[in-house]
Amino acid sequence: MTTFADTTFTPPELIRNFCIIAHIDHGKSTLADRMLQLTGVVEERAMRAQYLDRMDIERERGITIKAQNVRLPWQVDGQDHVLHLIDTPGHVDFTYEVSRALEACEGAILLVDAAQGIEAQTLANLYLALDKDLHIIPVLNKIDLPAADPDKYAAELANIIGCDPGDVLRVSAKTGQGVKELLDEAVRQIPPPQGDPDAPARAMIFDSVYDTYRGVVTYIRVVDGKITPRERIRMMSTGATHELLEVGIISPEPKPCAGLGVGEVGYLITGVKDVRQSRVGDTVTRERHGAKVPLTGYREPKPMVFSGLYPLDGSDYPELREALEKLQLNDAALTFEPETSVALGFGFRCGFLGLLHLEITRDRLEREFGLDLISTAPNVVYRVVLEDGSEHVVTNPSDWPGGFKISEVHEPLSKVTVIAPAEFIGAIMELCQSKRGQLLGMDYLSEDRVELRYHLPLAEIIFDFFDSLKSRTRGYASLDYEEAGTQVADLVKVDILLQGEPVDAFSAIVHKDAAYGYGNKMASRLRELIPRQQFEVPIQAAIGARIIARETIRAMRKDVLAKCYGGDISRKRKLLEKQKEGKKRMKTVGRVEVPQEAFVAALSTSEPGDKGGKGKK
Ligand SMILES: Nc1nc2c(ncn2[C@@H]2O[C@H](COP(=O)(O)OP(=O)(O)OP(=O)(O)O)[C@@H](O)[C@H]2O)c(=O)[nH]1
Repeated sequence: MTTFADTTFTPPELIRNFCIIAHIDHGKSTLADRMLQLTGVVEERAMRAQYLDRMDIERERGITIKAQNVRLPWQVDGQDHVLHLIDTPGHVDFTYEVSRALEACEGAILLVDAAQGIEAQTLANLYLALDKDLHIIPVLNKIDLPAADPDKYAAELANIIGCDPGDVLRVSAKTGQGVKELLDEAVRQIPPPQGDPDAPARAMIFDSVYDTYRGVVTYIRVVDGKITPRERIRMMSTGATHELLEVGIISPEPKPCAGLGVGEVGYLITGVKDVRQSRVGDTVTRERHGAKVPLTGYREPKPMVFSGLYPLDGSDYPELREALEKLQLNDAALTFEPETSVALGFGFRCGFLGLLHLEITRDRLEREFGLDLISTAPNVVYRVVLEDGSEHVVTNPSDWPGGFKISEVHEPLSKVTVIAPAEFIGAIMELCQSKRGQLLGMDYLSEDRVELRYHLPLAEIIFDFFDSLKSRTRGYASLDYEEAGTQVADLVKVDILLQGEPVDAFSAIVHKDAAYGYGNKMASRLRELIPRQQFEVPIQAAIGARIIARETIRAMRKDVLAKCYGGDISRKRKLLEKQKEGKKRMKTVGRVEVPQEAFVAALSTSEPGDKGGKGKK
């Protein structure tokens, strides 16, 4: 079979661009691996599990964070074709990246686990793909599993897509069964790319990654014209121009080529050092005789969830800054700015696309940069309108305009989809109601499985919603959420005071009805964690000047020398030295000395979850 590795400008009618969309763990990476093997792109002995997931952390968590793409040769009816498989991230936090990757395709393989059926992200991704008018090939995976029920789930899929259950392909990505036939069908069913080869060049960036040696590697799909090396290109959203150092294809390692034509997918290297100069969704054109109109839909990545990150050891602050700067080279959506906290010292206020993005970032900081971190409870972005008409954007409880008359607070809202066995409907509804949810609709996917749609404040989801959902449904529910505008809500800022002094790291913006609960919980937790002082310490929770909860740490006289009867002066000195050492790690709030560990412990139990363990949604 001819390999197309070095050929350029493949005629569009021989190209098929497609992606695999699936709920997490339904086998997307395994199927991609099988395709690499079957098309001969990766030799058997070089094959390693999940070839396309490059980052270690991806492989460990088993999730795909960054899209990768690969060119596969495939022959159907004696005709050589070029398939571009575009790997999409599956998680809600990266919906924008998913939608860009879909834009680079004409078809999508909708992969569903034959033992589980459709899940929340199957639907979310399917709707995105239909929105882009992609041809959908429905496929059931894992048919080798004893628990597989392909007939039931073929009917479910056919029902959602509106096709015949007989059209749903059945494969096992693990054994390879049915994968050849799937590749054949991809060539037969997916339409070839359309585009004008003589028009000014336009290519869409659907991914860009930072490589330590080569700078930013930008993945593009050419829509019109062609992109050739050694010309200057322009990024249409910013107008910035760059020298093209290399153009190439991935098969499965990068290979330089003489250019990319209509419908082709490949990469560019320009020597820029920061992915924010080469952003997903942007259009690339030539500097001279370039296109005038960009391809549609570029959007700035917008952080939705904020959290303070502090080094446990204050002297690590410069390392934390450096690490964040390095991560930002590869993550256009990550934002950070310095902040200080009475309780935690110097740190950074960081913005993330969502909770998983936060967890991954913290994981990488700890693992790749060896930092020990404490993160404050995450919060969303609020828009506060004062009675004088002025508006404030609040990404940090400490920015809350206290002391002013507030007329309205707007909070971000999400549209949430939950799919679960029907027996859990009651439990799910109860949970959503307790989180200020509004039922939008409910549908049965099959006799015993339902889809529930809710409007929920994003702030309620980013706390412990997913964990509560899982425990109430014994792990059977799946969840997906998307932005759905904002709503006016009755929100207040609750401060926690030690001896009348607010402890900034514990302030939170919560719904009025939840304020007492939050105040009581934090006050009693701190009472247990803070050691007794030589005087009485009141712990209070307050909304503005109004105290809503109070606990007291009773006074205790701590005399370190009490144990030291006898007159051994050197022993006395040693004990006093030790006390001084201990004091260094104390933070002083007002007159109260609190060991940093107490703050850390109080915060970590209010975090969304233990670190590292719950990436999957
Ligand atoms: N028995 C069986 N197991 C499979 C099959 N395909 C995938 N798996 C297993 O299912 C699990 C998830 O597969 P992945 O390929 O990592 O799933 P994914 O959809 O890529 O997951 P993300 O990258 O996290 O979105 C792995 O343990 C695979 O070994 C199959 O056909 N049969």
